[in-house]
Amino acid sequence: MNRNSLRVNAGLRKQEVKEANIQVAVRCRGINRRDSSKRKKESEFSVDPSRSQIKSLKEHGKTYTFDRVFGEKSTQADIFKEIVAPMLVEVLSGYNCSILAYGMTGTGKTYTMEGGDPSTVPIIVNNCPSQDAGIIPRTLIELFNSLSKFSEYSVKLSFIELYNEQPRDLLSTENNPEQIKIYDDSRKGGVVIQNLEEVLLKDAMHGINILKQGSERRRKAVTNYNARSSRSHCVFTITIHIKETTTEGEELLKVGKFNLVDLAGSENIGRSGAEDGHAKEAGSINKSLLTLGRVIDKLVSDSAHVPYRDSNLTRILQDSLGGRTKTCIIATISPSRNSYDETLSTLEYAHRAKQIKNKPEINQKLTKMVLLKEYVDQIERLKADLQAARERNGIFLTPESWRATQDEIQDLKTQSKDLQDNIKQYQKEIHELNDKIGHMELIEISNRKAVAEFQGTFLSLASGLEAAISKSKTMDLELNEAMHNQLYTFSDQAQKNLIDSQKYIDIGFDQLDKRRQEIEQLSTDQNKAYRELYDEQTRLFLGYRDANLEAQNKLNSSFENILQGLRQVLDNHFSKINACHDKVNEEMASLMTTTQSHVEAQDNTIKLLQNVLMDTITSQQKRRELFYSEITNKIKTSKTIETTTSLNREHLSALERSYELTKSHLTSLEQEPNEELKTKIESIQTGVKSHNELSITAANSVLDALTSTNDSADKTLERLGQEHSKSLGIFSNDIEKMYSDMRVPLANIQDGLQNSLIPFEEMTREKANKTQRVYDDAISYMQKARNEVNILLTEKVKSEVSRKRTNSRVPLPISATFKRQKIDNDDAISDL
Ligand SMILES: Nc1ncnc2c1ncn2[C@@H]1O[C@H](COP(=O)(O)OP(=O)(O)OP(=O)(O)O)[C@@H](O)[C@H]1O
Repeated sequence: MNRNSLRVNAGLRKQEVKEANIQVAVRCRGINRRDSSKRKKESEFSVDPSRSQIKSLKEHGKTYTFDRVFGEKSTQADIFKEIVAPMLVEVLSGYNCSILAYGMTGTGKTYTMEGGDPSTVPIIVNNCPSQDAGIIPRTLIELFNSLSKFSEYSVKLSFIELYNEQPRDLLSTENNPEQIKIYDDSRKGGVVIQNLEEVLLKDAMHGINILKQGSERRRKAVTNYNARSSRSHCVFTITIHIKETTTEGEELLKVGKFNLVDLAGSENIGRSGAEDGHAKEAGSINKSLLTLGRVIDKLVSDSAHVPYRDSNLTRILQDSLGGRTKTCIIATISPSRNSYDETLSTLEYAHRAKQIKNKPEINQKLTKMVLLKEYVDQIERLKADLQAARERNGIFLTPESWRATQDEIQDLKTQSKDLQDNIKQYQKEIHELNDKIGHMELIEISNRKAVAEFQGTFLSLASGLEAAISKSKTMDLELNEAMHNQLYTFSDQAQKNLIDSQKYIDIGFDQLDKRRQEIEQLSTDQNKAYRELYDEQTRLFLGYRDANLEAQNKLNSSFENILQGLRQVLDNHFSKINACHDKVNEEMASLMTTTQSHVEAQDNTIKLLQNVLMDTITSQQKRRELFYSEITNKIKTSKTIETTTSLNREHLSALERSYELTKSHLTSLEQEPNEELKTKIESIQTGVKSHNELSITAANSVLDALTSTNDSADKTLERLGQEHSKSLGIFSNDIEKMYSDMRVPLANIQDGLQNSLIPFEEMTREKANKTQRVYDDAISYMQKARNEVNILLTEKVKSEVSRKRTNSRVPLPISATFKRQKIDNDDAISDL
């Protein structure tokens, strides 16, 4: 173990750098026993890891989008794989990286960074991280796995907590560890933590054990939300040195630093149940987190001054926020409905932090010489310290310690100047506030005065109002009484008016009845005249209709006669044509029979000839076979003779000769019947041919006869058609003539009808005008009568009202009853 001064951003060099936003991930744990014991199970946020979004389900709830969102199903391995492993690669390539866990108490910051409670859950199982192992143990295991490919490397770690703003070394085993000091390095820049122990790690397990021990030393307390609530911020720093050899053979040291920060809970003091000392704790936690919030705000708003110095937490995290470190914030939230406000504030906080831009820079590689020089310097400093301690020669400080003290003094001076500036600023603000209070007091005095005045006015107004109310009540009573009296009088009057109007109406009705009777009489007369006219017209119409019907019937009967004649002519034509057709068919049938019998006779002759031919061939065959057997017998005999006696050989040759002769004779015989047959067939063929020719000639002559019959039938048909169209033309001419003959008498009938209608129309028109005039008279008379009734009624009412008004003490408006009565009267008149 090595007591050292840890430079939070040591070893950086100037280089071209790109800005990069801080990465922000949100982890929402599942409901646990503490949430469910409060029966606050349902969440008011919807967590959507696939879209990296969290949405408040309250009305007008906001949706927050982050770089990554982990839901309750996300495991420790998921967080490591997606967030930590890529950052570890960056650390190994020479970057400084930080991961900060932020959230209210009990939401899983320590669980995420370290894992489950090591006293109950093992961190390592079978040399592998357990399911509950958090970021730090997983990082250590993965780091040593990755480093195994390098020949030389070193891994150091430090572990500090900030409790009530005070830094404390969690690796120190001493009872009274040397006070850790945090100061700004004015020469090299950055923040230095002095007297911090750094442990050189042998392997991952070594680191995990140190984590366990350090974690045990951490301040913890029971809160409403967490049985083992961490009450401090803590920073676990892993520093890695890797030796590299350049192509030129120079040995360089690559440095990377990984800060793993578990912040204290950002809870509300009252709700977390923190009391007494813990309330102070919570206040101090909140103070450093408030400063962290202010730092974030200033960074986001690009402010010139960022108040890193206002808390030790922000001083340590200075390089991770807006500095040259690659940073990721993991905001942890609870799904419990009870924690809605805290969750919302965490989300707001994290969302703001997302906008912070860092300028990550790779650390400068150290040469062996530089490193040696650093170690030599350190040894010299320690030697000098030892010497001074041995000699006990007053206060001895090595130049390095002196410089560190000077830096610290300088830092304190800067802090004191900052504080003085702050005090001045606060005094100015207090002064302004005092002015405002004085001003407010003046306003309050004037307000009080105004209130007193207002009260006076209000009281006098109230008493006046009360008097007015009692007066108005008396008036109301009087008025009511007068109204009742008035109402009764008016109602009597209205009754009287109604009776008068009824009388007038009765008179009007009598007169109207009279007029109605007159009109009815008129209408009866008119109806009678109409009836007479109608009867006369009906009679005329019937006469014309009968005459017309007669003419129509005549026309129809002549039409019928013509059609009858035409039908007869056509029937004659068709019977003639049918007879012709029958004759042709008959002749065709007889021709067919004749031809059939000819063909049958021919067939018989051919069959006969064939039989004769077959008989001849068979007899010929028999004769030849007979002849052959005879010859064969003769040859046999002659051969027998030849073998018995050579003397007979000559006879034999003679026989042979005779055989030859016979043979030629036979051949001639054979040819002879063929010739005969041929001649016979030829003669038969000639006979058949001549017979056929004869038949064809006969058929042709029959066909010719038939064709000529057909032609004559066609001619007859044509003639008949011509005759038919001729008779049709005559017929249509007759009809046309008949129509032209009829046209004049028809026109005369129409004219007669027209002429008879004219006087009738005139008479009707006259009668209609007369009726109209009678109606107009009646209506004007009724109008006049109604107006008269109206005037009479109005005058009567008016005179009654004016008489009433002059008689009554208080002028009153026409009562509602009277108004209604008047409306009823008007309606009755208008109905009339
Ligand atoms: N994702 C999780 N899965 C399982 N258990 C969890 C998870 N997150 C938290 N827990 C459990 O919830 C309890 C509280 O978690 P933890 O101590 O990590 O909260 P915290 O945010 O660090 O609280 P505090 O700020 O008070 O220290 C612990 O018992 C822890 O094991």
